[in-house]
Amino acid sequence: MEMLTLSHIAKRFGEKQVLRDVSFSVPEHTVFGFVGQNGAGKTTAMKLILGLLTSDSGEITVNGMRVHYGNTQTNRFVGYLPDVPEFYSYMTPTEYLRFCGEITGMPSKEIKGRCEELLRLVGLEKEDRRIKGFSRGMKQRLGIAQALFGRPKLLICDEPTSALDPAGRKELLDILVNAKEQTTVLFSTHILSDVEHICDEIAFLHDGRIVLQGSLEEVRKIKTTAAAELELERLEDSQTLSSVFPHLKSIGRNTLLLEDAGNLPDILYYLGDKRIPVLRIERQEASLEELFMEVVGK
Ligand SMILES: Nc1ncnc2c1ncn2[C@@H]1O[C@H](COP(=O)(O)OP(=O)(O)OP(=O)(O)O)[C@@H](O)[C@H]1O
Repeated sequence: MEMLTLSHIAKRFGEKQVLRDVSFSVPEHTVFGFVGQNGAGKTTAMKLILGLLTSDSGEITVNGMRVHYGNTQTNRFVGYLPDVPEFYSYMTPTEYLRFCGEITGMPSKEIKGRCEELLRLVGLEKEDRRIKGFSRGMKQRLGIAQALFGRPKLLICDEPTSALDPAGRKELLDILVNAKEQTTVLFSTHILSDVEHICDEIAFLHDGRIVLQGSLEEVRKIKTTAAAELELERLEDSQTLSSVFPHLKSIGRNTLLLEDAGNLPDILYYLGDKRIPVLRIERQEASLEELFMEVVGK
């Protein structure tokens, strides 16, 4: 089942048409990467999903229910981590989560168990310092715990990793992957390696439209040219080969890169004809960055 669908969403701010025609859907229990450059309109789309902005056209549903601008009922199913989460910094993480639980009207016995469970999930169970002493990564992790408090069916995170160092990013990405057992995760980012590490599906937003969408496997098939690496046994052979085929690039002592693997048959024929020993021929998977550049025509 689809946990979230956006159909033909358009949104303009004054003269600026931010979203032109955005459609995508997020299947249940997946980690979905919502990718776009700075200013592409990711936060705007998230605010529309949360009913915090009104769209000019189109329809959004969460868990099968239509989102309405204002106090939308669909937010009962949604947890949200904004790009810069705010806390009462004089509280400890336990005090803060307990406070969140009290606001929701959860019985206090249940609150205690839920706080412990969530602090374990985000690796803050032993942390009794006040939030004001927390690193950015710790604040993001606490923000995820807070967003998951009400057992949402959909967790929306706005650029959760963009301000973190590599270790903090890894911790956060691991938490998002673990969270998909209990919820569906939509997270926005412009860091393509994060997407490659954890996403089941992705959508690329560019120029107000989704220009690429699907599982990583599906989107990788879109790249029209694939590269191949060729490792030869002898250095002199690799030098000869690159003089005969000038489009081969040397990327190591005996290793050559062929940017368009479509030219491989000619090279293989030459290698066989000259009886040149080969150690390795490997087709390379396109990186998401290459795919994105190809799709947006850069
Ligand atoms: N309330 C608003 N009024 C006018 N323009 C806005 C408003 N909100 C966003 N914008 C503009 O819409 C565009 C998209 O902004 P948005 O914050 O959605 O992008 P984003 O993809 O989340 O980017 P970033 O990664 O930089 O946060 C930007 O040009 C921004 O200046």
